[in-house]
Amino acid sequence: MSELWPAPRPTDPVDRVVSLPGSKSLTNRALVLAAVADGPSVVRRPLRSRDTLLMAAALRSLGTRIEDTGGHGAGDWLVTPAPWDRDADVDCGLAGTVMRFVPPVVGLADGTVRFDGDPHMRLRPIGQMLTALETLGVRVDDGGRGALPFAVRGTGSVRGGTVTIDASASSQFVSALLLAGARYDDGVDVRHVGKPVPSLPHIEMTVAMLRQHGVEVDDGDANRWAVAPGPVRAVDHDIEPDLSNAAPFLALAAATGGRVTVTDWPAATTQPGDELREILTLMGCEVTLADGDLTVTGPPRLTGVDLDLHDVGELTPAVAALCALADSPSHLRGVAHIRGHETDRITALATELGRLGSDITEREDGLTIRPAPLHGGTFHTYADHRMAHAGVILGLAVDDVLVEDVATTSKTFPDFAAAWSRAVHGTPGDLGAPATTTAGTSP
Ligand SMILES: O=C(O)C1=C[C@@H](OP(=O)(O)O)[C@@H](O)[C@H](O)C1
Ligand SMILES: C=C(OP(=O)(O)O)C(=O)O
Repeated sequence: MSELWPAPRPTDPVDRVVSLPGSKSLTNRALVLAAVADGPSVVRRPLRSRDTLLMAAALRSLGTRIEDTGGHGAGDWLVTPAPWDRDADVDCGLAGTVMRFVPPVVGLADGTVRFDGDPHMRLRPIGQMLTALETLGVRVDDGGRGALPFAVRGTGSVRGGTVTIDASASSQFVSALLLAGARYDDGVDVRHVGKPVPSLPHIEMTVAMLRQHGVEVDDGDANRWAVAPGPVRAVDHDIEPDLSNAAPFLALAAATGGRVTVTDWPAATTQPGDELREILTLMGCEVTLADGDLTVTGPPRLTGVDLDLHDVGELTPAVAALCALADSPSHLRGVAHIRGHETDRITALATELGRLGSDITEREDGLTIRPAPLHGGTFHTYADHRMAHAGVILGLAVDDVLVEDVATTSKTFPDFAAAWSRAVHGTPGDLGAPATTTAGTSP
């Protein structure tokens, strides 16, 4: 059994200012686009966590140079494209962005690239995307499994063209094809058929970043995205803080009736975490965004919510934990696809919240959560960073919650446990500084 971590519980309502590390989704898109661009570019304030280090390692193994520049504390990344002229092995870990974003660009390499990852990664959906790649002219060897491990045999160029795909399992299938498409001979024209594509803001993020790189994208019709062939201009990116990882920190205010300010909250963003402003307002919090500071003040009692989280599925674990603390019922809907995330998050949340006393019902596409007295115990995390977030949120209001393997948060957040302890207990530091002191820089 992995280590059990006693989730810190504050004695009083908190009053904190926190600065968060960069966005996983923005960092990994910036790295891929920089690697296929027509010159060197800088990724400023990148997230340095397991998912982004795996992405950097994958691109380096192909030949791309990614160097620390020393800018902004831990260092910006200078990315210099180079010919991909070798065989390589890519470790996807448990990163959906690595498993989905790298194979389509690897079709452009001159060499065989083998992909594998953590045990659970072999269960996460990828088959439809591999089939789409074959349609576009990329040779894939997956032994008929439609899953990891597989190899992409790059020939230096990809024909591209029109492809139909069922992307209802993951928006990342679409993002992945679009990120590579400009470098395909005929570009790419992706048409989705099937149940609705989840996480549309993440596709909008992909389209917005492609346009920043001078790539022409037509997204005028629903369920269709067309990328024109052409160069990907080198562009420097400033990475925004990870707004989905803001969820537990804002929940700290919501669950304790306290106040938390997250600094550098973008005025406009494609990150789905921005939806937390609306969700927390519905739960009874006061939410203000002024001069780049997002401040959430928690209510005396949280209100349950009826929410379709289809577009923002990655917020479900944190929202479900808050719902378990609310004094009226909640219905979380539209997230069948999160059964294919780091773990089956619907079953995992029903099991673990239920274990600590929550009156929770699992449905095919979501959860129903009714008020019930909660108690301490072990909260299993299934190697899922966001399950750990759910566990620590519960621990804000319930004594003796033991979070299993809190280190799994390193997927998208370096040193989460230390940052969380500082935020809960108010010890000055670079995260979770008391409101009277200046927040530090992101790690
Ligand atoms: O493109 C991305 O960066 C992401 C897309 C979403 O994936 P799904 O569409 O598979 O939910 C999201 O949940 C994931 O955390 C990040
Ligand atoms: C679903 C997630 O990650 P991934 O990028 O591995 O799909 C997530 O971070 O919630």
